[in-house]
Amino acid sequence: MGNGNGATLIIPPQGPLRGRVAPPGSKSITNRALLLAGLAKGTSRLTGALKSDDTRYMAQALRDMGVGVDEPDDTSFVVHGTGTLRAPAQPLFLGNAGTATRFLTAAVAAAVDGTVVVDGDAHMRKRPIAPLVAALKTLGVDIDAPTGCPPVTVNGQGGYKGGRVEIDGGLSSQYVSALLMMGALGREPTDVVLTGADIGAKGYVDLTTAAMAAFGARVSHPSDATWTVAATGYTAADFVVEPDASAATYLWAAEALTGGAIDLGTPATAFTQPDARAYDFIRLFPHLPAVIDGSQMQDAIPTLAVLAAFNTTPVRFTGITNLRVKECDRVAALATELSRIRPGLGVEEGDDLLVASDPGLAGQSLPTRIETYADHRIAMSFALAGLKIRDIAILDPGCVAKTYPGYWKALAGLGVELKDAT
Ligand SMILES: O=C(O)C1=C[C@@H](OP(=O)(O)O)[C@@H](O)[C@H](O)C1
Ligand SMILES: C=C(OP(=O)(O)O)C(=O)O
Repeated sequence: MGNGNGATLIIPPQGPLRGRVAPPGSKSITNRALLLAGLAKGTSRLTGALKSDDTRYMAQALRDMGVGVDEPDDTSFVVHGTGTLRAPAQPLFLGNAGTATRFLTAAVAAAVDGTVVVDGDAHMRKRPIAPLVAALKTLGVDIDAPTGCPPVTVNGQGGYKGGRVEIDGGLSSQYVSALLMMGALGREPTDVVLTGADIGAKGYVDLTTAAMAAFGARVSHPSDATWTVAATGYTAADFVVEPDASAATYLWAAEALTGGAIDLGTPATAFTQPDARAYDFIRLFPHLPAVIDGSQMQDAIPTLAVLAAFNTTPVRFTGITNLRVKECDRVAALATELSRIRPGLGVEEGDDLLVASDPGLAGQSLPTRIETYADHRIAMSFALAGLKIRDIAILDPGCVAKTYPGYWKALAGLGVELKDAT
């Protein structure tokens, strides 16, 4: 049976998982570096980069706008920018890549002279972009997104003035990052001002300003809610992408769940990405705290939620409202799929997720086919349950290609037996 895209059955390993697995390059950093290199004049070399659906969509969009993007090997991009982007002949198709979609919407508004349609797949067409569109309008950009989600039509004027722009980053920090990266392309400085009390994970904005600095931008951060971006444009650079911290969370959790020792080649403290915070929780397993605030490590919540199922005491996840507008509604997906394993294991309470926790799950046979909703993180996190519970099958296992195409190979390399269960 299955959903037409196959299924993978995970056979729980007999003992601890041991070995060496390096996570791939960071999706977030690769897509920032690709864009900034594409906006710079000259040749930039990105190494340690991620090659996955999300980064291929970004690279292809840049090519469609006249940027040369070569791929000399599996982890490098060589980007030949001209300092401007050409109007593409077709809509930019960006799949379900939130970073590419949000970042390019703002960038094309400043860099393209002509019309650009920014579009994605059926999932992306349900992910909100209205706050970013409204903010760009206040900067004088001619832009429209009739549904509040992609497709977005941008009529670029071949540049933009700069100025002050307000943005609410509550639904997505990517709106803030998009405006910041656009900011360096103004004729005058740009002030990006946060409205609203919350921003998703602020650490992503720090990643943005760090990448911008590497490509010659000057950003100051005079208050918690304000950034000023100088009108410098971007300078080509050689750039090393750090490994993906969100991908690392699955390996850390696999190590914790099996009592193993997995060498990622990078210590947890060396990551600059928000999800590295999850390590401080994973190392407490099986004594995770009663409440975990997920607001500053959102993409790690599926990992932590599945781990919590095997914890000694229940765990409540708070601060995760915006997980509802990711690749799928992750709060609902986690509750539904945990409860598919054992009724009541995951419960939605408002926007919180309560994981009932049951160390006795380990070693049981609980035949379950996990729906993954085209969401790589649901597939990768529930595979962890399969390390402890017999007869867990993951539907549509290929969806991991969004950010970690080598995931199943990595598990197999650690000795996990996988079987086709289509
Ligand atoms: O800026 C980024 O690279 C990202 C920001 C986060 O999204 P939101 O800002 O939409 O919460 C995160 O979930 C996403 O995977 C990557
Ligand atoms: C939310 C995610 O991706 P994006 O927003 O970049 O599509 C993710 O990778 O978990």
